[in-house]
Amino acid sequence: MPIHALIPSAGSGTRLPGDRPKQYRRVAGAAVVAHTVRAFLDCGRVDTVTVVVAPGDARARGALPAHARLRIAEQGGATRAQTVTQGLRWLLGQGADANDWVLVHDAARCCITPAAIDGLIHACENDAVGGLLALPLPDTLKQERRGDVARAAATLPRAGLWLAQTPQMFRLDTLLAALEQADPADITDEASAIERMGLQPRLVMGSGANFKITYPDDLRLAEALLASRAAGARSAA
Ligand SMILES: Nc1ccn([C@@H]2O[C@H](COP(=O)(O)OP(=O)(O)OP(=O)(O)O)[C@@H](O)[C@H]2O)c(=O)n1
Ligand SMILES: C[C@](O)(CO)[C@H](O)COP(=O)(O)O
Repeated sequence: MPIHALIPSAGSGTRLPGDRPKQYRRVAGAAVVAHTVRAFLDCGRVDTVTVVVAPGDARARGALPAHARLRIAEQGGATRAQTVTQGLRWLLGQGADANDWVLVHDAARCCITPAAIDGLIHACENDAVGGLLALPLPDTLKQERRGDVARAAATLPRAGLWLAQTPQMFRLDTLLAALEQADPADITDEASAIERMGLQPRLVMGSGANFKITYPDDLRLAEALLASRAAGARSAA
């Protein structure tokens, strides 16, 4: 069964101010989105990789390598959910089958590895629903009470709570139907749309290294991690 990667890359990165959206910031010698795409191209199980950018955004073409399995779709929307919905319709228009698997992955999670992608596919390809990489909550969880400063009003139980990551892997038609039924403003990840259909996506153990670049510190962390991986690969060669 063909497997497509769909990489929403049409955000404006308001939490990481700069001269360009975070997916085009340079870390370890390449744009953030280029590192993300490289991991999927290097995963032998992924048949096609589609980066979804805002209409008229030519920056991805400059930032990404030409590759037979890589396509750029100018189908981005106002929210992440709309970008993904329009990207799925575009995939269908390009000849993808409704039953194909789609792995949706944030452009901004640029430290994903081919091994982690492979692990998700292995865990989900025989599952009736699909699933996502996720991480059991590692820290104690506080309920804030806002006043002049934020204060901890209570400590909440964290057993059974996971942090959702990406990739998130679902059948193309199921995911598209789930997103079309939901209000995009309420949907922050694909799994939440699937859950609203009464389905239960599989939680597959992720890694803290698969963090999303959201704030300026994350960019520095990605630089350190990707540069150290590249140095390790050079010394092993
Ligand atoms: N309309 C949007 C909004 C987000 N994204 C993508 O969704 C991923 C995760 O979203 P997030 O980290 O929230 O990115 P931004 O929306 O760009 O950031 P912010 O919320 O700080 O503005 C990113 O790869 C981003 O480019 C997208 O394709 N289309
Ligand atoms: C999809 C996601 O990365 C899972 O954690 C996350 O929900 C994206 O959220 P954001 O608010 O758009 O950063």
